Amino acid sequence: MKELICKTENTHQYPIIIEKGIKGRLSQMKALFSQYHKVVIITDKNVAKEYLGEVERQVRQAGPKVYSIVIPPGEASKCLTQTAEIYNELIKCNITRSDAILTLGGGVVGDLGGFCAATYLRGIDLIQVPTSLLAQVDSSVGGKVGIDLDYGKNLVGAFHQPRAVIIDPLFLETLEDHYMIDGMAEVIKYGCISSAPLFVKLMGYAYYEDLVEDMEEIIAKCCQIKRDVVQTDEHEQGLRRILNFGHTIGHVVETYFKFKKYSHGEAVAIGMAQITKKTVAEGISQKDTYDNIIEILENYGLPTELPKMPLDKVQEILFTDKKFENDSLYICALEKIGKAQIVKIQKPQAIELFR
Ligand SMILES: O=C(O)C(=O)C[C@@H](O)[C@H](O)[C@H](O)COP(=O)(O)O
Ligand SMILES: [Zn+2]
Repeated sequence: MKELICKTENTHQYPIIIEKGIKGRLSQMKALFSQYHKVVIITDKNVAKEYLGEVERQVRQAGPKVYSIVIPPGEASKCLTQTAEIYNELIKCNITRSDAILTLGGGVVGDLGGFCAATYLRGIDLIQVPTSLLAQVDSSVGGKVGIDLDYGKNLVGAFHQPRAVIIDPLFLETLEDHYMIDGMAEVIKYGCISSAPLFVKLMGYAYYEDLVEDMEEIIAKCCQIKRDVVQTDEHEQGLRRILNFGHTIGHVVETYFKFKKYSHGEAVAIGMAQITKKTVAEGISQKDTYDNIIEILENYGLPTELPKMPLDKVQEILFTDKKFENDSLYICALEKIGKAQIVKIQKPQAIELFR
């Protein structure tokens, strides 16, 4: 079991608990759950099939009344229509400010459910119970919640720190392979931006079983890196921009293909490879950094090649990126594996990233 505490300047502190089997012991977390009269679990159909019954029972035993909202799986659910449907359900259950939302699922459920928690009645408490690797190592920690618009990803959102993040690596036992690969892209990102030892460790696994064996430790390392970054810069004014390594290109790829062809992790993998190719050429990154990134991404079955996309469409999507301030965009580049830096570029240079 590992417990990290996240405390940002402006909000409450909260625990990030990483423990195998904790989903079967939620009823013992009375101090957390008995604060609430009602807890609404938001989950998707796939996760509900496997885990909703057990989690409902556990939380109910800890004190509160429990309600559940089950949404269709997939990025398409991170939209305004689904958000409105959830608000209506919350109203029907008479959820008040002394109640909480618990998100049980991957990145989509966490981002969408978290966004509802941030905005319903101007904000109610949120407990994140991430079930995918991507959500366990990245999206459940740090308070970014949001939904997509047709124009791009996460264009409407908030910073809304959870009251607790409860991570059970055993959820991963039922995760399909392609979701594991998706999450590995973010794990590799953490090695790239902040930990050469993590990167080297990930390079060294010859067998999938050995990786799974170390998963609790790997999740804890990623959460610790993210916690440290978020504590320093909750609202992404500086350091937090490093968490966006590979995402400027990645978000364009995801959006251009309407979130159907590439998963978030796959798109970010392409983004990490492509941005590093450019920064090596510009002398920002050490020469072997690109080769190492290509090798590790290929080892984990992740794509690295930029797909063909017309530049006028790319431009349309790219210019809605939240990281633009006037005509400048902040991107994350690697000096070398484990050491990131933020580079400010202008619109024409940003387009060059896609050539
Ligand atoms: O938490 C962050 O900050 C991140 O950038 C983590 C990213 O991996 C994540 O995909 C995030 O949702 C991207 O945020 P966005 O602000 O670029 O939409
Ligand atoms: Zn991401």
